[in-house]
Amino acid sequence: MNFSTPVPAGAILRLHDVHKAYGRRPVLRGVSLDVPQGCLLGIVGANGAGKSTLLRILVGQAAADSGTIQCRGRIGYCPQDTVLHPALTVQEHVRFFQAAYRLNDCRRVWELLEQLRFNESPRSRLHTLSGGTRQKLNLAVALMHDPEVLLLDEPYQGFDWETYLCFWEIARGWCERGRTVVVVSHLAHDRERLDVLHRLQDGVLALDHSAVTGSAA
Ligand SMILES: Nc1ncnc2c1ncn2[C@@H]1O[C@H](COP(=O)(O)OP(=O)(O)OP(=O)(O)O)[C@@H](O)[C@H]1O
Repeated sequence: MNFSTPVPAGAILRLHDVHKAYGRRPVLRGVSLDVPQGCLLGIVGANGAGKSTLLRILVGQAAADSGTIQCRGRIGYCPQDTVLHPALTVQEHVRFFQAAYRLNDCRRVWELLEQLRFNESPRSRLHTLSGGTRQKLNLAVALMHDPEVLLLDEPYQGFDWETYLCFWEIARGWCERGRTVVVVSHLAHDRERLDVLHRLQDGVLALDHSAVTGSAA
């Protein structure tokens, strides 16, 4: 993999001909993509199409078999499965990620939690929180270091409708600040909130031109 070559002007993230197989099962068969800075980009695809695999490769959690990935800026990654510990409190999670990111203060994470309508006490332990509430913390800690590129794998799982709408408002705000957001989604009604939509199918990523009312995945 080559992470070192400069990314072409305008693009903050570039993938070229990325391949990945698990054993003999090919999942990615030559994925190429240029993502411009400030873009809100969606990726849809059937279950098992390889969307999470692609994000895990981008963030370095899985190795591609071949291909090139170039990224200009820090990445924030919100995985599909939460990375939280049930016995720790909300506050303890914030402190843990503050140390991991070496941040001077945690203002951003508390602001983000407020925007996401997080109403629990910082002293609450994670196993006492609802699934949607845990996901709010999962998303907030993934982004508390204000990354330039945000990779979000179904980031609103379990959110109520109002929080879901808040999420998209926040995501649009990030793009207006020059952040680049890649969202893996299954929802047809997400389409109108995106700048561009790609579909991962048969191991290849292609622009999706299907109707707004059509099924996204
Ligand atoms: N660590 C692994 N080892 C072996 N096979 C894997 C591994 N991770 C994923 N796979 C397989 O790779 C394929 C793609 O999985 P992936 O999770 O990337 O799909 P996805 O598009 O994110 O699916 P979903 O929409 O259900 O979340 C699936 O067939 C899955 O079983």
